[in-house]
Amino acid sequence: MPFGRINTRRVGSIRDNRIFKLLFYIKPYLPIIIISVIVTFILSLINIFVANYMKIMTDTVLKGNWSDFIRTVYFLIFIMITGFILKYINRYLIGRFTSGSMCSMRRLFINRIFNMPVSYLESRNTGDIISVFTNDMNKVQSFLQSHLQDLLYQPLAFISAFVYLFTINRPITIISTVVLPLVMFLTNKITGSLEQYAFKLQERLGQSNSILEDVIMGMPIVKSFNLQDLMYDKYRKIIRGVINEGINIEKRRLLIRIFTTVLGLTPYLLFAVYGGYLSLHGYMTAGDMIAFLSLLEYLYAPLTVIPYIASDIKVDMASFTRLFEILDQPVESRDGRRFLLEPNQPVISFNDVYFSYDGQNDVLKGLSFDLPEGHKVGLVGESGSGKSTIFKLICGFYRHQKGQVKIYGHDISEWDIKALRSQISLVSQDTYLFPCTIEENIRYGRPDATREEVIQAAKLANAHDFIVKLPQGYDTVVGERSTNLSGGERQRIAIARAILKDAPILLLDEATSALDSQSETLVQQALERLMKNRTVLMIAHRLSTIRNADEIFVLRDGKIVERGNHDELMERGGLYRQLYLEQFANMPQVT
Ligand SMILES: Nc1ncnc2c1ncn2[C@@H]1O[C@H](COP(=O)(O)OP(=O)(O)OP(=O)(O)O)[C@@H](O)[C@H]1O
Repeated sequence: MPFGRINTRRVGSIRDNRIFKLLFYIKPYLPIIIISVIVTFILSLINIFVANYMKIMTDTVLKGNWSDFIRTVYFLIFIMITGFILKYINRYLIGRFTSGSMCSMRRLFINRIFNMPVSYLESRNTGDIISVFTNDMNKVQSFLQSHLQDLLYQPLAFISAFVYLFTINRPITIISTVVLPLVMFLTNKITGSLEQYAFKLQERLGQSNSILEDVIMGMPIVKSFNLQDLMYDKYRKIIRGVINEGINIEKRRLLIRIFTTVLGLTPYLLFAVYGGYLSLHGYMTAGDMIAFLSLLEYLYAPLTVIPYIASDIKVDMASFTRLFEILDQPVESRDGRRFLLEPNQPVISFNDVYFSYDGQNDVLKGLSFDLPEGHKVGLVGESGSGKSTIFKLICGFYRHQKGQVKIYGHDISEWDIKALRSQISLVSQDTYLFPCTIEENIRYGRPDATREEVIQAAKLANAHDFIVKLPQGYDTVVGERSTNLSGGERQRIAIARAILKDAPILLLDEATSALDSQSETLVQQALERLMKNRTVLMIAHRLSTIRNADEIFVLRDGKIVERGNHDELMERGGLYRQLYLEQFANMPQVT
């Protein structure tokens, strides 16, 4: 496939020229567009032929040469039919080129998103990324569909008309094109700020997408807090911005239209005066006059079309910038290797690790610990102390700035990122289920698993019983955010997925949302089965859940300030004991 062969890393050398860069991405389809441009050029030559035969026809009729006249008519019909066929072939070629190229671009975009570091995606607004994929991609499509073709064809059409007219009458041709430098100069002036407006317009479209996404995702909050008016106001302001930028663009387009209309008439006026004079004095035949008049249009059309194309391309360029901003992001490296755990090696080890999200404020400050095989360690600490950040480093979502994060004794940078993640099951507190059947959702743990294996995993996760009671059982499609399932049920499906994956390392971010006691018992049982024979790092919000952990790390401000098992930490009387007592102060029944 064309996409598979594209090596985007080589694009850097032509980084500054966005059109060349785009062409590079779609280079497998370029032969089609080149053929199409050749066909278009032939079509423009046909126009010249038609004008030429009109001239001959007029001259032969005036001379009374009937047989030459009939022969010319036959030629004319033949050429016109050829032009007609070529026109349709050309449309087909452009259609193929555009749809093939867009398919390629879209695949490339999605592939980029899949292979991008999580750190980049977390830093971008989802709505804006979707807007690049939709709105900006549409601009790329219109560029490929018509602007690119025009960009290649119009200069050719102009040159061919110019050359032909020049052979007929040099002075008139030159006089007719005196306006050209003025057209170029004014076009450049008027379109100067278009790209800037177009960029702002696309940015605002991205923002409006984001608001829409926020509103849909957070509808229960929006409604319960009666935020409809506030959100609507926010959206209106952004849309007003979209309209303003759109008006700015259209104003400039209108200016272009006015000046091209005025300037476009100039060649005709000049020709009418000077051509009339030449004709009256016998320097030009009537046929020449007709050929000239019909060909002037081809000389004039590029002059009027080029400013439009220039303005459209400026608008497209803003979208190219936004698109390449994403396509140029470095992807996760796949240069590393897969490693096996050697005897006496810790499964996970952090050695004096420092990490910050913004490159300034350290979130982890010299963190060190080893996790031997099969150990179950609880991570506790106040909100923002860095617990989830540890998970993100282990999964290779972010890279630490100092120290070493090792899995099976090898630094994360040595690992092939896919191989690394195949060793880890991440069960996070916000259980995301994909909008497909329950069976598929579980099977995402191991895509080649059989239905029996899926069912077995669901049984171990205490999910089977509630699944079979659903109207379509395992074939039930869960809602986009699985609103048709309870919190406990969603968690058990996520646990079944992790059981099926059967990875040796389990990172468990315990759900903070309270479940009823029956559901909690089912989830707890499922988790215990999942944890069996695995090395587990578990973020615990309810400290009762890690009482039996081999060790507990107490984090404060990015550092481990206490470690030991529950009894040892309680006895020490430090932060853990304080957190524990605080948590249970008002719940004497939970000890
Ligand atoms: N993607 C991010 N970009 C910038 N800062 C972040 C990001 N994620 C977390 N942080 C910051 O890093 C710090 C540690 O966050 P982290 O999520 O690791 O804490 P936590 O201990 O897991 O908190 P909680 O118990 O509330 O989930 C916090 O100050 C947080 O604001």
